[in-house]
Amino acid sequence: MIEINQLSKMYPGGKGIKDLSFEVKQGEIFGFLGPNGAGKTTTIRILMGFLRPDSGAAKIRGRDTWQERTGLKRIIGYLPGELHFFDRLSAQEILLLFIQMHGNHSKLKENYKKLIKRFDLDIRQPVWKMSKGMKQKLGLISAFMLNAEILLLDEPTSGLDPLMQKVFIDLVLEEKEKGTTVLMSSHQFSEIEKTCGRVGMIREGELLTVEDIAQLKQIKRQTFDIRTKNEEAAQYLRQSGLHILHEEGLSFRIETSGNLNVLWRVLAETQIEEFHQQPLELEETFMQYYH
Ligand SMILES: Nc1ncnc2c1ncn2[C@@H]1O[C@H](COP(=O)(O)OP(=O)(O)OP(=O)(O)O)[C@@H](O)[C@H]1O
Repeated sequence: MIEINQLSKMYPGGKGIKDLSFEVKQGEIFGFLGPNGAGKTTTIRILMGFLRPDSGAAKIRGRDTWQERTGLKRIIGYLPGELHFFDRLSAQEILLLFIQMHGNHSKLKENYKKLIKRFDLDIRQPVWKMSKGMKQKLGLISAFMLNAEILLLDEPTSGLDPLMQKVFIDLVLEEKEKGTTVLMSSHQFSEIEKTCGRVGMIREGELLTVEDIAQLKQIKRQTFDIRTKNEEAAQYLRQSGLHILHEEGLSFRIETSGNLNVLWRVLAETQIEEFHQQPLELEETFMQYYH
């Protein structure tokens, strides 16, 4: 659905993106992670047809994002990284204007009403009186209300409180159900983990890796806290071949990497009082790319 092929765009200062290639399949939720200044916004702006690449190509549904920028905007819901709305208009006026621009369909009005409820946005306020989070909600509502085939979201939860972050995650998961293709940049590992199928890591304008989240979860080290019932069981556990990170009395912290067979065998054969799986630290995996 989205194809980026050897895409480069250099700004006069020598920064930008270099030889970027990746693909987002139809119906996929793709995360775009990377430190500040990595090139995420530049890539998204090229996809929106706001910037012309120096070389390479970006295509959406096989159509060049620069040559066909006007037509493509009809099928894209876009949330910019920096929001600029007309200051004097209220949220309601802005959203109704967007609806008019998109053909005034009754379905859009229905969506808009549902979304303002879910984001709990006071639509009477003029933009100049709005907080950062309120403007972000307005931006998200304008992107989500269009029933677009594709959503391009640049740091969608920036400025949102945790409750609203949850609303956002639920909305993305609903879009996934509908088959919408989503590309979103983020600094929030947790929202990427909860929503995305794959994630691309970018740094200094170059793509470092594309990872499959489900696969990452499988191969990732996992830690478990186990308390045995008695010393005999503890002794069994010590000799089981499991990798013990830490022990104190009858309590153990165990680490496994991928294959859980030994752990399950030991658990079945030993008397265990308590068993607790630590949450997966996917963030750690991603963090290594930031250095
Ligand atoms: N108009 C411009 N002129 C010159 N340099 C620019 C321009 N826009 C962006 N850059 C530079 O290009 C690089 C990539 O910027 P970009 O905004 O794409 O990064 P980003 O990954 O979206 O960052 P962030 O996470 O901070 O939003 C940065 O070094 C930035 O300073």
